[in-house]
Amino acid sequence: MSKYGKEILIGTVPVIILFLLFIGVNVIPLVFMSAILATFFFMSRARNGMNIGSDRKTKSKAAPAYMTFDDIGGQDRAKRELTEALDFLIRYDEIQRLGIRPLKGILLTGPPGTGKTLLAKAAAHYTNSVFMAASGSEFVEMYVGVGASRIRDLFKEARNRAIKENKDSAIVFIDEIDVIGGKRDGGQHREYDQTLNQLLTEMDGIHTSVHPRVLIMAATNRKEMLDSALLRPGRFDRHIEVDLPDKKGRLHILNIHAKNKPLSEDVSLDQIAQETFHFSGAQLESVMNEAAIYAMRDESEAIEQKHLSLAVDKVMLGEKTDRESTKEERERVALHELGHAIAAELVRPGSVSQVSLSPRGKALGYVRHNPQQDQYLYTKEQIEHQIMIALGGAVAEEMFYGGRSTGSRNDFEQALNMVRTMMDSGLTKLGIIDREMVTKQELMKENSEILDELTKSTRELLEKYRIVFEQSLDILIQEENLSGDQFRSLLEHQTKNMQIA
Ligand SMILES: Nc1ncnc2c1ncn2[C@@H]1O[C@H](COP(=O)(O)OP(=O)(O)OP(=O)(O)O)[C@@H](O)[C@H]1O
Ligand SMILES: [Zn+2]
Repeated sequence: MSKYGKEILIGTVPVIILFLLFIGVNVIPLVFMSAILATFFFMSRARNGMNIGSDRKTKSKAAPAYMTFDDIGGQDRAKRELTEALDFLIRYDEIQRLGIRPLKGILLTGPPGTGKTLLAKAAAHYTNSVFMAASGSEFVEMYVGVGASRIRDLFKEARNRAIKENKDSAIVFIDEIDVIGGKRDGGQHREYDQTLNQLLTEMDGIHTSVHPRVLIMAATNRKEMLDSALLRPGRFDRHIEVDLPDKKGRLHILNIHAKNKPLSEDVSLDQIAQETFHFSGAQLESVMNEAAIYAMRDESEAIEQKHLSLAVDKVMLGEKTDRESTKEERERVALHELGHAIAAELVRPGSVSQVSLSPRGKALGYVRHNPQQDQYLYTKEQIEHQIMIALGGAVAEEMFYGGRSTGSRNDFEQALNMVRTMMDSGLTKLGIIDREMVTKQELMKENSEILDELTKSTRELLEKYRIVFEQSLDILIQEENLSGDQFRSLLEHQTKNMQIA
């Protein structure tokens, strides 16, 4: 029977009863029957109402109130390690039977924007726990004692909420734990100390057999800063590294954030995953979002590949700025960038995809490199090449102006980082060392020897291509951009000339 059929039927029942009463019929059995019918009607209506409610829930799936592990791209290893740890929380009776010390704290470490918060939320869903979050930075600039009582309240509220919502456990998540849990070095951070002490007290006081159980999760991107008191067994004794995603992970994350967006048929997210080497999950989310904004500006129906490419540039280099610069400045920037580009192309042929003079973010110009493969091991030679590419800008300025400018700060920072990597990996004359084993002077000496040597080789290399600088400069100043292929043909032409000569 249709819903309306039922309604009409039930609606007519009182009318019929009144009519029968009027003509003097015994209506008691009828009243009974109609009561039963009415109950049936209201029950089915209530059930329908519930259905409508849950329909609405499925429709708004784009933004669920909870987070599952499937909503997190890549991070397969972290997810596996985390679920393994969480199973300890779920299979509590078994753990207790075997006398295993229950888990109290899980520490997630890794660079910003890699999904640590998402993992903590998913953990709460996975274990059917209530989720409470706080961030270490909230505790900065708090009056003495406030931080500690805030920690106490956090745990109290977690327990209360778990009881109220009838859950077995609560997960308390503290982001940026290093702010409160930094190494305690002599009284400087008195107030943080109290906050940290309170946190330690709470952790020690978690009687894991008391209902509701509490699990603490914390995140940091500076694990080495943490006070060892936090890392002791029985505190944060499970550490899970959350790394930048590899290509497969990046593709997965892009797909997750593409779900609610119209993509044109020409879009290859695989290509974008390839181009976004070293991007975090948060940056990839940003790429998808910015691409949608570019599509809207273009009034296009769907996101196209060109929108995604623009978005990658924007997230990587910042928004295009229309900063005006003088002719001299532009020339210097152009030569500087060409220095990077020529060095790059000579040590890693085919690697330059664009040289540009349009200012973006803080940079006045930039070189775009072709996507690299994910790589976790580097040879000494590869690092040296990388350093030469970084030095190329400053070397070019020296070649054409006899001196450098402030434009090489970032480049030098990169170069220094790479020298440090070489030293730590035993790839220098110092051999296999621990930083403690050598004096600062020895380190500095080796550092400058490496950099001087590589600056010299870069200079020798670039000098041979002076003419390419001059030819490319004209194009760059006029057109603002030089494509990788354009640039390569100028370079190849010069290489041939040198071979003939
Ligand atoms: N693995 C991922 N899958 C899907 N989205 C991700 C992933 N990682 C990050 N994101 C996106 O980036 C945003 C920020 O991630 P999240 O806050 O979890 O990073 P985090 O590691 O906690 O960063 P921080 O250390 O800066 O707090 C998320 O809301 C999400 O949109
Ligand atoms: Zn530079």
